[in-house]
Parts: sequence; C-alpha cells; structure tokens
Amino acid sequence: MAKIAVYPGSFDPITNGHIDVIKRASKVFDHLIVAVLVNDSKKSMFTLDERLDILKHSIDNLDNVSFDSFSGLLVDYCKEKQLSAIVRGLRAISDFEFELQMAQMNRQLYDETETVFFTTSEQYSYLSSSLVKEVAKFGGKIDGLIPDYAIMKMKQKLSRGE
Ligand SMILES: Cc1cn(CCC(=O)O)c2ccccc12
Repeated sequence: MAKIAVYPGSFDPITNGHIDVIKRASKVFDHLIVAVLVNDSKKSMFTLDERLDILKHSIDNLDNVSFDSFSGLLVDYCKEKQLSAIVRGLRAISDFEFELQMAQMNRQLYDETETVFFTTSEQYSYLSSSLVKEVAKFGGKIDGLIPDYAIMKMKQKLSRGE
C-alpha cells in the first residue's frame, strides 16, 4: 500500500526551510501532498491561488509531490484521503511544544494518521514566513531565504502597496 503523507501549512509564502522539509519528506514517502490550509481568520499576504502558484513554481523537480488546499480539520482531510502520515517540520526546540500539542490532539481525533517530524537544515532554523515578510516590507535582502519566484511575487505585491 502506497505511503502517502500530507505536509500542511499556510505557506504565506513558502520559505527555503519549508522546501528543505519537503525534499526530505519526499524521499521517505511514496507521495507527498503539500496542502495549503485555508484559514480565513488569518490575514495573509498572498491569496490561496497565489500561494499555490508560488508552491508549484518553487517545487517543480520532485515528481512525487503534489499540491492541494483544504479548510476545516486536518484529520478530516487525512481520513478522507486515507493518509499514512502528517509531515511537520521542526526548526528549533521552540517549535516542539506547539507541534506536540497539535500531534496529540490530532491523534485523539483520529489515531490512524501518524505525525512525522522532520528537522530542517540548521541554516534555516531562524526562518519564518512572517519574519521574511517583515524584512521585505522594510527593503531588507531576502535572497536565499525564499525561492526566487516567491521573491519576485513578493516584490510585485509590495510595489503595489498590498
Ligand atoms: C518557515 C517555517 C515555519 N515552520 C514552523 C511550522 C510551519 O509554520 O510550517 C517551519 C518548520 C520547519 C521548516 C521551516 C519552517
């Protein structure tokens, strides 16, 4: 039975740290779905379509990775697709408390899909999408932190004052 995993996130935008996790997880699972979480309560810089577009342009060389979006409970998505695992990335110990809480709640809700953690390369351990956006907003250099396509889209958006 093929082992299919989902890597959920807001990816607003994707960072090179996320990509590091995606590359690592794509080597472990038969197929990896990178799924953008639709969360209307959270103000995002990029729309859902823009985030999916950036993802597809940023990860075009892994043939066992696909893209999707979902709203509602992650475990309902896992149940519907009969997924083996939820992939989550860890940057530093500070990520662990929240991730452990999510993993234990998800197990309580649906104990058929395991949460599997991948540690990102230490060169990205300080990276977050929100910090990158903050730096970009003030004209700071973000080359090497997020994919070039994402940089181009972010510069477009910032130049429009969005
Ligand atoms: C950018 C980024 C955020 N996180 C926290 C979880 C998330 O929001 O996706 C990561 C975990 C591993 C690698 C990179 C990241």
